[in-house]
Amino acid sequence: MKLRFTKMHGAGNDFIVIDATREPVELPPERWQALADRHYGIGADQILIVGKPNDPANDFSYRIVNSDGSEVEHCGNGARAFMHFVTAKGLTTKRRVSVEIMPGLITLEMDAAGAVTAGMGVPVLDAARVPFDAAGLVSRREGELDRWPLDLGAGRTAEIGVVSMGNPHAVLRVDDVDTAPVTTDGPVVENHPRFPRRTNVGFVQVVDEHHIRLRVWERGAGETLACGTGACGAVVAAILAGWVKSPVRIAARGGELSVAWAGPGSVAYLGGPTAIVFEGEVEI
Ligand SMILES: N[C@H](CCC[C@H](N)C(=O)O)C(=O)O
Repeated sequence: MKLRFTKMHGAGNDFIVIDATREPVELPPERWQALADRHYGIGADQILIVGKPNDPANDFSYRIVNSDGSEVEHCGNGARAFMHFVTAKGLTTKRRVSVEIMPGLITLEMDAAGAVTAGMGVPVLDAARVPFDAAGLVSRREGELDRWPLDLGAGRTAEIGVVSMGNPHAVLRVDDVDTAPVTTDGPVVENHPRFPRRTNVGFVQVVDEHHIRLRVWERGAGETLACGTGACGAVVAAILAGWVKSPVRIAARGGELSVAWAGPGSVAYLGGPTAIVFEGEVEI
């Protein structure tokens, strides 16, 4: 059976996008993993599945599969690419759509110039709901941010903030993202037993009060060139800690994102570029 797909990216975070609005597309994790493989498959960080909403009051549903085949709750760059996709494919003529994701509902808005802003939901700050197991730990409070000591083994400890955007994020502050231990400490934190659902790991360098540099080791995908929910998690933690003020520009390796957040209880808004790279079809 042939499966049509569209290859896209948002600031270098790349996706296989599938239109499942006419008929559902169900594959086992290992098949998704094979499609995302950069040598034996199409290659992507995530696969985005565009579907009909469960509640007719909403416009679409949205499923996300990481390149390791794990289905996850949210993908911010993917949400922005989603809006570009449904508009370009004529699946909607609306400029603002509501989209069902695993944890709830997000809103996507495209302006007259085609730029997409994603209303990413209200960040969850309660460690237990990230989920992060803080049993036996004493946090150091910085501003309104709890910074937790995380044992990395070999006598090393990292200090992390934890935020959920529907998906879990650990946030570490570093002096220089270019020399940060992303590929060594990233997988250790991703798979740490105190994160029962694993976690994404953001390494933040503060440039000034409206500008950070960010590298993200993503759960189920490794380091990506940009991470939308990671940008939200990093900015939320940095605002709570008093390091930055909203809005914040995020310099990722693959491009520039923006996040605006008015503080606890409010929705975080993510902006940034999206592109369609090519169309194709693949035997599944
Ligand atoms: N790796 C993430 C999903 C993709 C997030 C990222 N690509 C984004 O733009 O938010 C997770 O397992 O939660």
